[in-house]
Amino acid sequence: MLSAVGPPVTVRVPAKINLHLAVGDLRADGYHDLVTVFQALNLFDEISVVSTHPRRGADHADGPDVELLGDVSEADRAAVPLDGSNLVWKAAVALAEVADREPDVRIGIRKSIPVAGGMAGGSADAAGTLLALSTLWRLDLGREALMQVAAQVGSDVAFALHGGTALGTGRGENLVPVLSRHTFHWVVALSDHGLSTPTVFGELDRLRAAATAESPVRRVGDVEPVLEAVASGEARSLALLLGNDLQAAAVSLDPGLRRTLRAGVAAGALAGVVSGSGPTCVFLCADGPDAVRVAAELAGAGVCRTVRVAHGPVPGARVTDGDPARPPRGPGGPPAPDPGPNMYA
Ligand SMILES: C[C@](O)(CO)[C@H](O)COP(=O)(O)OP(=O)(O)OC[C@H]1O[C@@H](n2ccc(N)nc2=O)[C@H](O)[C@@H]1O
Ligand SMILES: Nc1ncnc2c1ncn2[C@@H]1O[C@H](COP(=O)(O)OP(=O)(O)OP(=O)(O)O)[C@@H](O)[C@H]1O
Repeated sequence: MLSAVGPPVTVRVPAKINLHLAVGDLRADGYHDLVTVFQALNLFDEISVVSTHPRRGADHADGPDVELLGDVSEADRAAVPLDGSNLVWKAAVALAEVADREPDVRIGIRKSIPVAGGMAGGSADAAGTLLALSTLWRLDLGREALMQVAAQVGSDVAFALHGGTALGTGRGENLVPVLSRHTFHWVVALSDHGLSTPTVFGELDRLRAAATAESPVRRVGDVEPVLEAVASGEARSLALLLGNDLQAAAVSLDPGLRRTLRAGVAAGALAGVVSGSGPTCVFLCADGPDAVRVAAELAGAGVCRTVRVAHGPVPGARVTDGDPARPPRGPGGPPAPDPGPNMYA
């Protein structure tokens, strides 16, 4: 392991859910056009970056060192690659190219967002890396340029920078902020296994190709009422409108999700939906105390690995420590861990 030079920069970055996910037909480039409403929840991964100067030899010059930090489960250790297929590596290499420098850094990932859970954990880590490195390297890229690098790394990366609630189109990378002054309360049901995003999109294509007039694959409705419900802050209105075209595909690959979705509503949630490509299911609750009650009952129902209570919207990626432009924390410094300015909300 190479020795670190200088203090680390740490960024905290949220998971996302899709309140509405309309999937179009397969495009020539292998992607599907989406119309989606993202919401960032207070379930965070943390990314720390540190320089590993002096420059490494040519054999190391192609990428950063990547490590997992904290208590890492066996499953996460097996599932999260530490090589060029990790999205943080891709993000570091993409940003280094733009900045015309070597990605001579060590990137630590502290995971709380479920791996392969449909909550864009890898994309969140990539977004965290982009913000952390642009801070470490004191790049003055501007929001648009960083968003462009994000979109190049993955469809969900731009939203993890942005946070809040946003309407996503294209592959999901074209974002427009959605007015949402109200907090929604969620119960998140985590599965003990993941689902592969391309496999779920492929399953939807297969189901649609096999559909008949008698047994069509239903599509979600228009997005406008969802935006109105978000703006109104009325959980009961939003609950009627939650929808995800990938849900049928996720349930087809993992039929146990049907039980999970039923159990959440039986436990008192207003509605439940598969998050993104699944298998995580999210349940909208009337308020915070209700979410705690639903979570306790769902945890006892034996239909998922674990449950979390969460709320949204929350801001996107934020520097929490080590910003050279801000005074250090600790004795003499500011008392509380101020999450710092959110450049992207
Ligand atoms: C399902 C969602 O989470 C909804 O927000 C996202 O669309 C997934 O975004 P992501 O994980 O960042 O996906 P990417 O890494 O860009 O793409 C992974 C794979 O998912 C499929 N994919 C992804 C996004 C999209 N709009 N259409 C697709 O068909 C493609 O097979 C692609 O090769
Ligand atoms: N930093 C990372 N964290 C987790 N998985 C990663 C990371 N980088 C690459 N991967 C790989 O990507 C796969 C999907 O990971 P991720 O946790 O982002 O899925 P997801 O939440 O379902 O994604 P999305 O919601 O964007 O479709 C993992 O199985 C793993 O092999």
